[in-house]
Amino acid sequence: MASPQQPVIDPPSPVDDFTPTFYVGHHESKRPLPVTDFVLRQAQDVGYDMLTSPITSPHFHSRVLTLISEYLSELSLFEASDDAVTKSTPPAPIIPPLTPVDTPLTPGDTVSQLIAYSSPWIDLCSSDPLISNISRQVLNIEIAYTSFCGVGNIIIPGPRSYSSGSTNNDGLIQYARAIQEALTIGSYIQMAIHIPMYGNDEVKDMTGDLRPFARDHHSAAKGKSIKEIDLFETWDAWNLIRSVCKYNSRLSVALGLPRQLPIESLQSRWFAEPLRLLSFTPSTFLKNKGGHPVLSKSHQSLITRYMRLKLPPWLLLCDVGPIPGLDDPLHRTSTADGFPSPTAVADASRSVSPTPAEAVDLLSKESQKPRPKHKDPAAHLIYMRYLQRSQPLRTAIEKFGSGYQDYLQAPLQPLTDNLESVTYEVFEKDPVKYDWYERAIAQALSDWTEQRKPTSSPSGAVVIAVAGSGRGPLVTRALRASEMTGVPVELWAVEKNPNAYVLLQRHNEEDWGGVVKVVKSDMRAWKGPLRSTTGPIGQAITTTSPAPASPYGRVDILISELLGSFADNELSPECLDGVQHVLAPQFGISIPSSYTAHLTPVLAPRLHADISHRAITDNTATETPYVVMLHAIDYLATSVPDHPRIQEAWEFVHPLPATTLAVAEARRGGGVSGGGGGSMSGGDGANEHNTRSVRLKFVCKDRGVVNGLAGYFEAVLYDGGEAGKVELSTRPDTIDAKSKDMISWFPIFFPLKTPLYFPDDSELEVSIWRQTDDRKVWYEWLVEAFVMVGPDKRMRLGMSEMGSSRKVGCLM
Ligand SMILES: C[S@@+](CC[C@H](N)C(=O)[O-])C[C@H]1O[C@@H](n2cnc3c(N)ncnc32)[C@H](O)[C@@H]1O
Repeated sequence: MASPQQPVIDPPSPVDDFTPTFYVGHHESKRPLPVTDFVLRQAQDVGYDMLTSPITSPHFHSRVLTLISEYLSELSLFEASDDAVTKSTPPAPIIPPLTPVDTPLTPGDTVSQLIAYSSPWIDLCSSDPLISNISRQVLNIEIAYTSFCGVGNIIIPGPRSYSSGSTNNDGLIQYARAIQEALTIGSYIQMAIHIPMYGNDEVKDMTGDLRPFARDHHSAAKGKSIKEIDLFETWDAWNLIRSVCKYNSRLSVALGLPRQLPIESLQSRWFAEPLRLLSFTPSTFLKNKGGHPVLSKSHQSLITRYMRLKLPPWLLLCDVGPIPGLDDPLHRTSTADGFPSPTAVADASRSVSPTPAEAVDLLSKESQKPRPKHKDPAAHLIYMRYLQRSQPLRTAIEKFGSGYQDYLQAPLQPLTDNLESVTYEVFEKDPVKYDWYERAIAQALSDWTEQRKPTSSPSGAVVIAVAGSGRGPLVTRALRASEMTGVPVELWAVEKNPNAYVLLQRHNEEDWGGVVKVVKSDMRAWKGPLRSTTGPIGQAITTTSPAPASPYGRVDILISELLGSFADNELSPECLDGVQHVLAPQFGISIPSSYTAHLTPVLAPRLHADISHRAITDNTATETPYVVMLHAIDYLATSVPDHPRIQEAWEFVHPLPATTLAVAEARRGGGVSGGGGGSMSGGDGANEHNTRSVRLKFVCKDRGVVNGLAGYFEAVLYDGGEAGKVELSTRPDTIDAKSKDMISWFPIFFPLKTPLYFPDDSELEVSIWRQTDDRKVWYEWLVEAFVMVGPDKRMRLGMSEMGSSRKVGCLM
């Protein structure tokens, strides 16, 4: 059964006028003027949407420096005196409150277009307790005042050291703790940590930097050795910070984009994180033939991809020059909304980015020569606006899913709930599913005739039952398949939803010429076609079935669509077992004939944050498998580069061997071979044949965090032998080959209560069970992380808690 909580889609407009809005901001590391109303208007006239503002002034900065140097001289006097032996060191100084000259910020109308930028000259990671203490005080004063002024967003420069290895990440932990504290000080403000995508661009020659003030014996990284770039190091640092901050929803990333983009796996990793801003410096840009700043092709695709996030990040142009018109009123030429000439935005002749060595060379050359004045001081902004206009239109799937990315939906109780008409309407919009069913039915009917199989109707028509007909689309398709193939059919529509039953009868009168037998029943209680009034549609070709002993006949083709996002999670196996008694014993077939569930571990920080938040008021939140259109996630295991490695968990095949059903029947009610808790999960063991379990190994090259398991399904509707299979798939790696553009199902997400961290080159073992107690079906799941410690030896690093959906299990 498809997910009936999917969005009800408005009819598509003839022209898709959607283009993602680019909110572009301007940041200057050394903004010379306070951001007044006038400055803001000037920036907006040129085409900027927002400006950053420092929170404190150079006056405050020098006040802090003076405080430190006074304290240090006091300390050296103290250390030289006799007191040093008897008394303890004087406590660190406290920064006195801000005065008007200490800050350019003030509450007012302008703050809504401002992003506060906290002081980059502090060092929260410093191993000198004095420096880290003062740095924390500066940050806290700035956060508190920004929050007081009503500014909604603040950018905090990332940690000054990123060492993620075992050598020294002391500073990082201090940084993370300071951010956690800051979140409690500004309790409404959104904080973005400014972090490079990879590497660490050391801030060079920052006047008044606190870092060099760290006293020698505290300074751990003197004479830092040159080390290889660890691509995932900055992500690792971010992961540490947000973990200490318990995935706080007000904490996000301002991601610094480098000139040379990293491997795709790192780009995907950041895509999954809460990106509030993407920042660009002049060095991110290339120059085209005309000398205009442009972005490489790979940057352009990255922006297109990132701007399709549910909450597209804002774009921050850093140090690209002053706001035109402010420094030089005569220079106010173009605004960014004007259309630039083609030469201005033509791609750079070398669309490939330079190698790191070339980039270093380029950068050093660029830094040596005096920076030329841009022809147009708004050139970078103009280019961004041009990119905005040239964004590709959304695909059909993007349009369908718009607004539903990463939106968690509670699971269904398909047997106890009756769907609304509007929900059926959503399924019926699927452009693929019904066509594929029609193909499968047509192929099955043709094969039936070709193979001269006997039918179960007195007239010789092939007897078809649509079990769970809903509003009848599969009935319509079965009639069409009969017409197309010329194979006569006798058609039964069985539905338990009394409201849908009304519509089925109406359709029969108005659209199907009254040829369909409509039955209101739970399929498991249906006894089969009542042999009296039904006549065939079209002409009979074979009539070899013996007259049934009972008044009820049999069904040749049983059609159903009871699949959930994880195939069997809405109890298709239990329903189809329950109706199998109506199927012709030797030749009867089921469409679908089989289905499989598939899994892969994923990083999904946004989902984790959302679920943790729900868990405050709902104690089943972390134990619920959710239906969700997964979007901002990262696949942790890949097979061929950049393709998710998704593995099959288990399969269900229909019809079951008669012996299996006979054993189940015998066990029901505590009969012979089971009963009385014979099954591990309770019950009589009558549904034991529908339990499953599997343990799957996933090799992960890059370190990461597992937040849960993404689940998909595949189904074989009909296997036509040489003619091929008619299949459905929701797996991202096979959907295009099997059922491209199918939209009826979103994936399922099995959450982990506590994220599980693992290092590079780990193995994740995923265990999952389908459990039943004859009244309910539920899942249990667990992830273990291992690293290889020798050629044949691996060590368990940790494991998740066992997830179990027993409390929210599906009632049979
Ligand atoms: C996903 S809907 C499919 C509806 C329709 N066949 C389609 O493809 O659009 C599944 C339908 O099966 C019905 N259903 C589920 N379990 C059933 C049962 N045990 N007996 C009869 N109908 C059932 C539901 O009420 C629902 O109408």
